[in-house]
Amino acid sequence: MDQCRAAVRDDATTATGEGAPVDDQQVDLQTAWQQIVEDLQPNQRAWLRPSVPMTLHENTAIIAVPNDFTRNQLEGRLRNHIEAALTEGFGREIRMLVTVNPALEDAPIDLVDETTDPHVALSTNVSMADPVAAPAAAESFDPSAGQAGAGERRPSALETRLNPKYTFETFVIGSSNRFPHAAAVAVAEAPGKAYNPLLVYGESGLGKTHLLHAIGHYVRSLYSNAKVRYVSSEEFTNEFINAIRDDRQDRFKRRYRDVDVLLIDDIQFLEGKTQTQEEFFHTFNTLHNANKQIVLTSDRAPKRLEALEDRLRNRFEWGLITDVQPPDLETRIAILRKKAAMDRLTAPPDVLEFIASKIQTNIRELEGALIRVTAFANLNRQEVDMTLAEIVLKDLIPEGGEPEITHALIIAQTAAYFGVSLEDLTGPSRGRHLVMARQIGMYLCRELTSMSLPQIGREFGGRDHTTVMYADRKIRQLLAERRAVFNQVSELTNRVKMQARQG
Ligand SMILES: Nc1ncnc2c1ncn2[C@@H]1O[C@H](COP(=O)(O)OP(=O)(O)OP(=O)(O)O)[C@@H](O)[C@H]1O
Repeated sequence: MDQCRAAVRDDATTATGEGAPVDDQQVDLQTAWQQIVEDLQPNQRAWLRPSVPMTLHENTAIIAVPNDFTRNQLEGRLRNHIEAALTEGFGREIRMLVTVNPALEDAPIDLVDETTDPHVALSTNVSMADPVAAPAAAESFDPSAGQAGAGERRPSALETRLNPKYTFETFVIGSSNRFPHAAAVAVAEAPGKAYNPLLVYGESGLGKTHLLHAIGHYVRSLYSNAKVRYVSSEEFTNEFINAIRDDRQDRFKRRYRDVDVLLIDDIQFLEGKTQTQEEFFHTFNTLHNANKQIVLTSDRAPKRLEALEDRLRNRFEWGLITDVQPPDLETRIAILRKKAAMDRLTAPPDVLEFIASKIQTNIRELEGALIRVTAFANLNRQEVDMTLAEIVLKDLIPEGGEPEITHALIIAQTAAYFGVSLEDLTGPSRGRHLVMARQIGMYLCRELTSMSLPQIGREFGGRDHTTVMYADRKIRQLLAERRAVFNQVSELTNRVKMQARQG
């Protein structure tokens, strides 16, 4: 249970309390649940394995199980034990609610999966009135109304899906991002009034998603009843396709047109998708006509989104277009300092400067390098110093620049390294060895490529982006806790890079 508690506490320190978005709580619950299952007797564990922690809503953890038998076991002799463990883990009293979802009989359970979508989850046999099932309808929203009164109803956290760590407070401002940051703040303070749309573009790992989420948090803190929706354009596309398939276009339209602030990440994925572009065009017009705020991010300037319809590109140019640049050295050092302080990582200033001097173009890699250095020191019970940092970074940054690394290379090398087939690595099987190999492969795709979470999920057998998010977070955590995992990840990273250099 100690590990469970640590996992929960780590995240709780950065969560935003009452309004904490469910994405993160969901991952916490997943971590806590895995630990609870691990701690059980082997015979109890066996039939609890297909259970899935769906969501934590206030003080109720909703657990889905495949059949009545498992539910009876959970609700019977295990209830006290589990509720005590959850209560200890989350530091507050947690009740368990068990729901039966027969689809889980053969669903993969290694990670948070599509089935954790709260809307899907709660359509099963929840046996008591459930507050999550009917999120509060947002009231009308008026930016000019200003600060919300205490105790007013917030829109459902389920609906916003914002990462609690991506706020303006945690965003370091430098010359590379001063302007997009200021524009983002202006838009959040006066949605639909300052610049509409706001479009932020720039290369991978430079903070576009962070800014988008920060806008969402800030709007929600200023206007308690604002409806904020964050979505990647890939998710938008997938939902649109599903809506057509299920003949639920009306619901889809309402979902995206009935919001006050729409935050759309990575619009470059709309390129070439004519029907989705058409739908998005109408969504855009409806929102814009109603003075609702639209914020977009892209990996390129709109004029370079060649496979996007002219009329959409033209709409994007109505508002403000601004770019994020790679940060200068001072900003990189400041980002590392902030990250170290937030995650309570100890590293002396010369080491932070050294890391910042070595990794120049991607903030995600910059953070990854700091985590690797501190994890290595932790595992070896050594102080973080320059010698140690040089050893770790030598592996991370090969002489002669970075070779191009593809997901195909990572998947092939991961399969070979763990001695499993490509089919198994990307397939549904959830043996322990396979799950770990798969999670490490996903983590490396996140670290070494600029692929988005949904893209990685797709390459690993069509898994949901939350599965990739969970894997990434879990491996980061294990890197600092388990020497075997650290060694495996380091060796595999070297192999992938060596192979990439050899072409
Ligand atoms: N200015 C900043 N201050 C603090 N952290 C930052 C800053 N910019 C980026 N980061 C961090 O770097 C990581 C990558 O940022 P983010 O995911 O927002 O990049 P992105 O531009 O959206 O990349 P991609 O296009 O690959 O999705 C995140 O952990 C984010 O918190």
